[in-house]
Amino acid sequence: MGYYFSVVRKPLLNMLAKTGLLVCSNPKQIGNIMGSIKKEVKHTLYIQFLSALGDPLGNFCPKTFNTWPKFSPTIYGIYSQAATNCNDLDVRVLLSGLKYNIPKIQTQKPIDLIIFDKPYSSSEIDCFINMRLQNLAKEYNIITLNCEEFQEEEKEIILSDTKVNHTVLGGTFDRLHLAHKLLLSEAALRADKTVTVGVTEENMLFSKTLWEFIEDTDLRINNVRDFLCDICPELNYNIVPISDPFGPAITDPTMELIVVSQETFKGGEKINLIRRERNLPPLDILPVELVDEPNPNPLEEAKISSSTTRMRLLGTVLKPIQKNSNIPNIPYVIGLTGGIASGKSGVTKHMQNLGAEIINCDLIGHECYKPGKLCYKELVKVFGEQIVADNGEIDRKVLGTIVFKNKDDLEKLNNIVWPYIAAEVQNIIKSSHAKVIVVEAAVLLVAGWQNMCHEVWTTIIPREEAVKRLIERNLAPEHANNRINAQPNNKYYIQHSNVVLCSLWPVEYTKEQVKKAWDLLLKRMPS
Ligand SMILES: CC(=O)SCCNC(=O)CCNC(=O)[C@H](O)C(C)(C)COP(=O)(O)OP(=O)(O)OC[C@H]1O[C@@H](n2cnc3c(N)ncnc32)[C@H](O)[C@@H]1OP(=O)(O)O
Repeated sequence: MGYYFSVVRKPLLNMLAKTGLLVCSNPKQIGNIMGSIKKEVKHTLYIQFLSALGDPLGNFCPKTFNTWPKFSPTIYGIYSQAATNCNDLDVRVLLSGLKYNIPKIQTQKPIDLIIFDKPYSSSEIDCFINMRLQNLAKEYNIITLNCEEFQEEEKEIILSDTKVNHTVLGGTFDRLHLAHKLLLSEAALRADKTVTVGVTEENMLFSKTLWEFIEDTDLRINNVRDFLCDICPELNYNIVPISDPFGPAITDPTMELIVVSQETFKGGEKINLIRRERNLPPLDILPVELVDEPNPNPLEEAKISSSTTRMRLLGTVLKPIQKNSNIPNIPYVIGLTGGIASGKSGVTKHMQNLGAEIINCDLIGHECYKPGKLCYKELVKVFGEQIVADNGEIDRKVLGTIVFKNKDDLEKLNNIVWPYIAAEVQNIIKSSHAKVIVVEAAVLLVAGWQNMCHEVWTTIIPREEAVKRLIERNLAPEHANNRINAQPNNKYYIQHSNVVLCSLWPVEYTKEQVKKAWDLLLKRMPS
């Protein structure tokens, strides 16, 4: 298999194109050319395919307006090849030209690179650009690939050739990926008039891996709409939030076909059961094959999934880092926070092994409880002799039971102890020679100590896992819950953190996340 680029016009000073359009005569070879295209296009790659017979450009609309579903396997093939070869590009296979006799290619984003997968004459290319492209950037490039004849075995996909007026599908659609696009494309390909999409609201997300990372419902709805309007603007789209697994699919008599993944086929059957009970016509169920994740690690799913995308965000910068001009550049201070039992100590251990100095605020705090220490007298004055143990020290277990069930008492304790801990932390930082210091503090954000840090990192775990871990540490369930309730929830931590880590999986995976976060940190730290 060989190819070369030719006919490059109006060169854009070697800049990567933001948006490319691949004019594709042979969808089977897309996998082979994606690698090269990826090097030329930064964000979005539209794909307009010509008739399988390779119509000349001037006549690109295939004469198959009555048999759109026949394009299903081709669309599946393109998205699954894109999954293997350029997962990070926003690939969009345009449907309008396949469904309707539309002379223009409309795209929401202006095209600044046109890629032809075989050579055409200059006049054919000029004619195509002038007659067909509606949203061309002011400056654009043209690339012609010259591929050797290549025929790949086509994966046999058996799909019904149903097409109807109104199709429906549902899902979370977090960080729209190629498998979502495939489902949405099927719904758009088979609908003559309307596509309804149910997008799950937050109440349906809690069982999902790292659900707190899932984009807001409005954003997911917008992304679905943006994609559908781009690939086939001729249809009506009804994109609605749903708070149960059925949404409008069990009430709307006009719906005729539901697109499901192989995994959600049962959900389609359940919808039909309910429709029958309500005397509504059942829906045709169209299952779409799952798209394989090209390089899953052992903890990731074999199919392309948003959970994998979310897991891969761990350790990366999620919230841009603002320069903190109140503190010197060196030592570089990471504030490590996170809920109770979320795995902060494990993370600090890994970071220490990688070269960071660790300041453990719990331990500094515990010093206050020894007789003779600065806060001791005040604490006994506020909470009474009941908190003093037989050895004269303050009994943290007793104090903890008091403060974690009463917000006012916790605030009183914090007001006494935090200034002492903060001063101690600053002293240690001042006299340190380390390049990176990790300040481990469970309630760093509540105390406002991000001011002392360059970055905030957080460890999270699901609430149930935190309760389980605390019970294993001999805490009664009631006390475990009181302690968790005394702290912000994971969403709050994520919103206010630059980097997030999660210790839900085997320790090796936490270690991998920390290593990834550390390597990225070294790259962005001021030298
Ligand atoms: C700003 C900071 O984060 S400083 C570090 C946290 N320390 C403080 O805030 C000082 C006040 N707290 C304390 O002195 C102690 O936690 C006590 C006396 C209340 C309880 O002592 P102990 O029973 O020994 O518990 P310990 O100190 O190990 O803390 C247990 C958990 O309570 C949580 N916790 C501690 N202080 C607080 C607080 N002020 N508010 C909410 N949760 C807290 C933490 O999650 C901690 O576990 P973690 O470090 O694994 O996340």
